Amino acid sequence: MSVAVLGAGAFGTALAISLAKKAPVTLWCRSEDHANDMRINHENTRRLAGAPFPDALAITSALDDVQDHETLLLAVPMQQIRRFLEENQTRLRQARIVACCKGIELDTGLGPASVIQDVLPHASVSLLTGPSFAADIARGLPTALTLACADREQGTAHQTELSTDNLRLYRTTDLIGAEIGGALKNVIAIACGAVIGAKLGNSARAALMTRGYAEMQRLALARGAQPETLAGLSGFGDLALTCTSEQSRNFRLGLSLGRGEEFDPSVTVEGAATARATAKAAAIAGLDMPITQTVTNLLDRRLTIAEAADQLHKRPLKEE
Ligand SMILES: NC(=O)C1=CN([C@@H]2O[C@H](COP(=O)(O)OP(=O)(O)OC[C@H]3O[C@@H](n4cnc5c(N)ncnc54)[C@H](O)[C@@H]3O)[C@@H](O)[C@H]2O)C=CC1
Ligand SMILES: O=C(CO)COP(=O)(O)O
Repeated sequence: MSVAVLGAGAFGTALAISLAKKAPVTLWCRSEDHANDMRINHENTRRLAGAPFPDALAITSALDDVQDHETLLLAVPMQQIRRFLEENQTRLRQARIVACCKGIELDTGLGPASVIQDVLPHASVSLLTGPSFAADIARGLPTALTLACADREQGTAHQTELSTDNLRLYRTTDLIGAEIGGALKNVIAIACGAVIGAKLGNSARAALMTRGYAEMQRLALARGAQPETLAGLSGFGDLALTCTSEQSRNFRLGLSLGRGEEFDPSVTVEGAATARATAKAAAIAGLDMPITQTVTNLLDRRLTIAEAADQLHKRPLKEE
């Protein structure tokens, strides 16, 4: 096995640390300055401080060093992946890529695996997703994830290759379901953070999680996903984690909205662009996704929290 991780953010670094306890791994980042920093400190102080690197973790900023690895884990934020792939198309044309990001692309409404397929039609594409905080993985805490790959044989190979002492991978062939679950749970987490920040209570949060799950299913089923995928780690599992923990950046953005505080714009919060992309895609497809739409209205300051809660609460009564 030879695995390289592309993107030295918190998640890419955590995966590289876990995998390097089993076999040599190369972690690529785009800046030589950052690479040097990590080589000197044996740690990614910029994104995942306090998580020391195992000896078998090599660092590089040269893509030539990683293009011949058997498997490439792509851990770059969602809205950046198309440009990254286009810039490196020649090197990655036939690669085996496992997307490790969560989101929906603003311009196209596509998830990460679909964007890779779009840019690199000859690449093998899988998705690693599910409830997991980078800091937990790096500390060696037990974590269960979903490995989605349309090709069952390839999916099984990745499942074996990427399972470690603390990462237990389950397999599915339903890429679309896994993409949508991982993307939309972040939107619902923003909404949940907002109700907690505004002190609207845990009952309101439970209502948003449940009705948010209904929205996740609505979009996923319209795109051909299997309902059981949404009930799994990549859907329900990640929704439960992200909507209930202040470790989540999406939840924390929501908290700030609810409290009327500013939020650091440099923090990676995938749910913001994903809410806008999904609201647009849902409008085109004629799907009713009121929580997603409300999150975009909150983010764009078209509604106050009180107005948003009122608007959702006073929608026409319906069957569950
Ligand atoms: N942090 C976490 O706990 C988890 C994150 N994820 C997902 O992983 C993805 C990445 O998130 P994080 O690692 O947390 O973000 P992060 O904010 O810690 O790091 C993002 C990294 O991407 C790099 N980057 C940005 N644009 C790039 C480009 N064009 N080319 C190359 N590198 C680029 C940045 O330099 C930075 O190192 C997101 O989609 C996130 O949803 C998934 C599960 C857990
Ligand atoms: O995806 C995650 C947990 O599964 C990480 O959540 P945040 O991106 O909100 O921090």
